[in-house]
Amino acid sequence: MMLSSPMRSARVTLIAIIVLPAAILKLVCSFQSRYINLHITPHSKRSLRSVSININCRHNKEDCDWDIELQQEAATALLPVFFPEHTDGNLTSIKPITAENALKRLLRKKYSQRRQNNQTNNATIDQNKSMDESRGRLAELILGTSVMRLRHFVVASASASNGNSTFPLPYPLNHTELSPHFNDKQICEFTSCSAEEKISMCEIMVAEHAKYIVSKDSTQQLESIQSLLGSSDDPALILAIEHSIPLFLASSLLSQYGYDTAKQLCSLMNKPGPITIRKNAIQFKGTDDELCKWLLENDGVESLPMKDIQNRQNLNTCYDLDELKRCKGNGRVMGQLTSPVGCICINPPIDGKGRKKLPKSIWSMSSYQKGFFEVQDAGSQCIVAALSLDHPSMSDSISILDYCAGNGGKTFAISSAVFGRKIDSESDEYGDTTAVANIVSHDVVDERLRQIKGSLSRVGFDLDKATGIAECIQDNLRCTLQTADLAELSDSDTLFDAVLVDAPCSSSGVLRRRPSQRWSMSKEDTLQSLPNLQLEIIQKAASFVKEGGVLVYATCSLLEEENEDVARSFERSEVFRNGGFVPWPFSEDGFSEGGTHRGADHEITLLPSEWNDGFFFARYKKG
Ligand SMILES: C[S@@+](CC[C@H](N)C(=O)[O-])C[C@H]1O[C@@H](n2cnc3c(N)ncnc32)[C@H](O)[C@@H]1O
Repeated sequence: MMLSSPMRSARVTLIAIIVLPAAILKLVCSFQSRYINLHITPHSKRSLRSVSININCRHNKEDCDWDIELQQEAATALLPVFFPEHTDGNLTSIKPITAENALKRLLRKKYSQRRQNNQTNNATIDQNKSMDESRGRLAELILGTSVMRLRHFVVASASASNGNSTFPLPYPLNHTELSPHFNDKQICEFTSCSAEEKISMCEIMVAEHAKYIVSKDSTQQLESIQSLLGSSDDPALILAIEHSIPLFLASSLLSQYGYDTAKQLCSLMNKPGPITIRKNAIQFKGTDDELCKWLLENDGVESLPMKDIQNRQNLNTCYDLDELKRCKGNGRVMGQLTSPVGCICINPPIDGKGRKKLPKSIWSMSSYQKGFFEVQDAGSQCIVAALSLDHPSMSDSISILDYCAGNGGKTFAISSAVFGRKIDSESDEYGDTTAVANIVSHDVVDERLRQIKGSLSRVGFDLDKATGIAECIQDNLRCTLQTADLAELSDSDTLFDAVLVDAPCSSSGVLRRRPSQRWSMSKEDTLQSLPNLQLEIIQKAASFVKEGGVLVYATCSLLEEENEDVARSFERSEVFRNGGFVPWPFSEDGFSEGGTHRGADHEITLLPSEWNDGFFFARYKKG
């Protein structure tokens, strides 16, 4: 049975919950910020809407001299990422490794060499220090080159296109992606190029990336793209190459949001995202300001509640607004929504200052270890706020189902929200609490539900191992939290006051957090298979909503096929009509005013910006 050895499973869970995400965040953070300084200069003091961003390398306070050795190491590590080995000529059997894995592999090798050197006392402190420094630079070279592979390939092949050389096309780009402009170029698929051609292509692309990150004006490099594309007037192809995103994604964003917004969205996909935390009301009883003070005094980290930033400056950072103050081309930005309580921005880039580097990893902060907060994007927090658990129509005792709980990001936001509610009930004559909140987390992947259990005690719950039910009692509220598979959910006949469907999706709104994701997206999956699955999931989840209850459908996608189209299909379905569901407008509880350009007041597309990632959510009431 899966839980036969508690020690072993606790260790596995610990690794899965703390070590792996921490390692990935560390990689992503170092990719994002360790050696790169973003200087953001507002063009006008009152608005950050138009900004200049210079990317400089901080090495020796001068432009980086990306030493050849690091570049070669990066190119070798990228070889299996760009040109995976194949044995049977069947392309579908090829499983390339991700850039993140390539980086981990290389670092593991380097650190094991270092351990050996240390053991034989050969390594000096300086050597160890430079090794730590090169770790960040390798991360930037490997992850950055991987993310920018389309652009760098085009620049590299354009600059060498006068000769007779052949360019191997890095996986998973293909000729149809680039045609017709590349048809007459000497490009070979990765299956038919020589090993020398492949490694030399990796080296050129890594060198392009090194140039790209130190260039004061990275648009200069685009001249070579333009020369290659010649007279192309295909804006989708230009967007795709300039920002290095799959062509189908560029085309969809373009047709759904228009050129200006699509360009902003694509550009944000290649820049660091904000670090945002959510106060955990179970473990930290003070206000948001008090938590910020605590963070500064105890962890040396500056922060500001998002609502204060919202009051101080315009959060509509990058989009043109129409006369109704909505983003042109559909969608909203953070400034147009009420910031959730507990949403705190770490090192906020305000008053013209750029975002600072964290003095230490967020996971090692004492406040994190005490469970005072979780790392959670502001948009993700808005989704939980959309459940409106504080709404007068919700009774003091409440039950909530997190139907696609994953490893519990929103489950724990829900548990914090229930302790933040204003409840009228008091303890009864025996001192027992009278209000109850029952939270159930469901997911198809058992491992994710196990990860939730591993986080319970830091968040503030006591897990009864015999029943599998976790409990937290504070003041006049008893909150239980348990996980359930579909059979357990269906057997229990329990219905819920609130059901959240945080559906699996393309992640197109959060691509800057996942360096490799863009190259594993397929058009077919994104625009057909996922929407079918999403509709199936929301229909199933709807069957667990109580009369008078709320249902929220959410994705971290920017694409209408996964968002509005799924919402419309659900609204046309028998489950919707027979279940007595109706759209529940956001204007009704002050969450947000007005509808989107596509007209529906019960749905919000939150566009990615300097302050938040991109999400969609729609909400319904039953009966
Ligand atoms: C976007 S992630 C959820 C993230 C999570 N809510 C959080 O905040 O961290 C989507 C989740 O849906 C789960 N999923 C996929 N298919 C599902 C299904 N048919 N029923 C329930 N969950 C499903 C996936 O395993 C994945 O964990």
